[in-house]
Amino acid sequence: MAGLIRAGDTPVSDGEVELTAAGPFGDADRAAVYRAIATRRDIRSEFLPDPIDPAALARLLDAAHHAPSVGFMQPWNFLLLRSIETRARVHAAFVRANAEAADLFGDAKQALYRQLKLEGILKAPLNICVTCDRARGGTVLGRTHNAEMDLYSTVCAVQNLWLAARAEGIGVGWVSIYHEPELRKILEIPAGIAIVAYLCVGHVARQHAEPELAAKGWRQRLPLEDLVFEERWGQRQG
Ligand SMILES: Cc1cc2c(cc1C)N(C[C@H](O)[C@H](O)[C@H](O)COP(=O)(O)O)c1[nH]c(=O)[nH]c(=O)c1N2
Repeated sequence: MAGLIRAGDTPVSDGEVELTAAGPFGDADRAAVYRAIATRRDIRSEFLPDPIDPAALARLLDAAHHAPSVGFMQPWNFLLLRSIETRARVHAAFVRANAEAADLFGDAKQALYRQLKLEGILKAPLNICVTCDRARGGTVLGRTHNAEMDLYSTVCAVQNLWLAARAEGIGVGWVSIYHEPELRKILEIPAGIAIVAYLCVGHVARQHAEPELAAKGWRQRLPLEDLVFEERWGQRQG
């Protein structure tokens, strides 16, 4: 295979399958990718009521569907929830679980927790439940020894959607405060299908400049250098 990848856009062949150019993006495109990453936010309160343009939604779903997946399993489904009745039931499940959650934090944090807005289920015009079909594709290449890889693949799809949404001016908020069996029942999700993400989705005009939890004093971004090890767990360069 050596020597097959050439600069430029002309596809070349390794004799079996086509290869295409994989050099760096131009400056503006590269900056746009990093800008989407840096300015992606978890949105809770800033959703506008405007319905999502169907073409934009199709692009978001297509971005999600182009995520990497173990053995190309593509285990995801996207359950689009627009009905206010359905979302009200999910919201009620959130409210119940959120009251329990508040009690789990110590006195110092509990008051702040209760002030945080942790979902936009009713404010966002669209909710998306992203699921993982744990049996899709039978025995899956790359999952033979690590069964959770289908779940990780589905999270990759969520991240693709989230970043594409940022580029479209569409906000996404991930809600994970609910009892899974309750959500499963409301959405009639069968056994064998895992719920990976519940997302609130809608247009936004403004958003927090930094993670809302950091701005509100809940928790700050960790220094990256503390998280990077060399060669062995816990070993830092030096
Ligand atoms: C798996 C998972 C689950 C949740 C979240 C995220 C992820 C990845 N986040 C959003 C989370 O609070 C947020 O990503 C961080 O605070 C960082 O902020 P930005 O996403 O950078 O704005 C989140 N936020 C929230 O308000 N309610 C929630 O239940 C959850 N649940």
